[in-house]
Amino acid sequence: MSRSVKKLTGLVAATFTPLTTEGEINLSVIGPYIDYLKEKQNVKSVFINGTTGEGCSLTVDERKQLAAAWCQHGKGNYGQQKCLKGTRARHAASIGADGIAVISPSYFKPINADALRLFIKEVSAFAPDLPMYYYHIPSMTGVALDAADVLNGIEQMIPSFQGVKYTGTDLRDLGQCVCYSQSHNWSVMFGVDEQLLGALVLGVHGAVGSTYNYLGRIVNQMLAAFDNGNHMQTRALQFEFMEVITFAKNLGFDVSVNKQVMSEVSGLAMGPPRLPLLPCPVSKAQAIAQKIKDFSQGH
Ligand SMILES: CC(=O)N[C@@H]([C@@H](O)[C@H](O)[C@H](O)CO)[C@@H](O)CC(=O)C(=O)O
Repeated sequence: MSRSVKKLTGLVAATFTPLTTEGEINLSVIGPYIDYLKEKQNVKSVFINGTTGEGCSLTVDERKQLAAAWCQHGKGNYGQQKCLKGTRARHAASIGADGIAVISPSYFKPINADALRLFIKEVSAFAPDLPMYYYHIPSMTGVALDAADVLNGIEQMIPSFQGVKYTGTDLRDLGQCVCYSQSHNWSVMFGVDEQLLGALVLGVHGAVGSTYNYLGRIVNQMLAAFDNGNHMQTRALQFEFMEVITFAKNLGFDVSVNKQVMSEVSGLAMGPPRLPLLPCPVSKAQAIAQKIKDFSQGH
């Protein structure tokens, strides 16, 4: 790589995509959104156009506009900013994103790790200097190849490779990713927020998730407690966090509900989701938001 790369660590908010009530992207919310993350949640990195951001439901042009807006508003505010998912790598490099994450194709699926590595290599060739991460999310892609197999030898094919965003629950595979990444100084970022403590014990370097949009401040406390070796406090926070997510899941927590919850908690107008996601009844989101506020007030 031709530039030095700051290792990705800590909490990263997987951002929602603000839409107008008519369903168009609403770039005017991005500035206040960044202020909210920074000032209220102490979250300094973002991951955009991902699952939470309904990236797959946006047009290429919308994704580019969002990426440009986040990078334009975010630089100077954030020491470190992580943007984008998908195959628009060249555009990401041109707007100053700090990295890209690529999911597996999910219609024609790779039959093995070799095929997936070749695909990631092809994407990275459009932006060879931009840090590249593999985004492992089998629950959405339906591609359950071991991420550790995908990492194996990838540094020889992709010099800009920097790690994996691991949204899965297989701790054996996750542990092997961490182990393999050690010798390359890569980042392993965990993406199942309600199971973060298990991943921290295995040595992940940070986390990317939707709930850090409104629970970042508390999860940052949890990370500090973990770093200080205060296992009792870390566990107590994780248990409370799990209770909130379980409450939400019992009410049918999905990206649509989550988006409305973010509007209720932050006061920012995230707008409706895009079809096929259906708008969430406000009363449901308010019940979850109240639970989050109660949790937040206790800390
Ligand atoms: C499947 C899914 O959406 N997972 C979320 C989690 O943050 C998830 O919302 C959270 O753990 C609650 O279940 C993230 O991993 C997704 C993410 O980082 C993204 O938006 O790309």
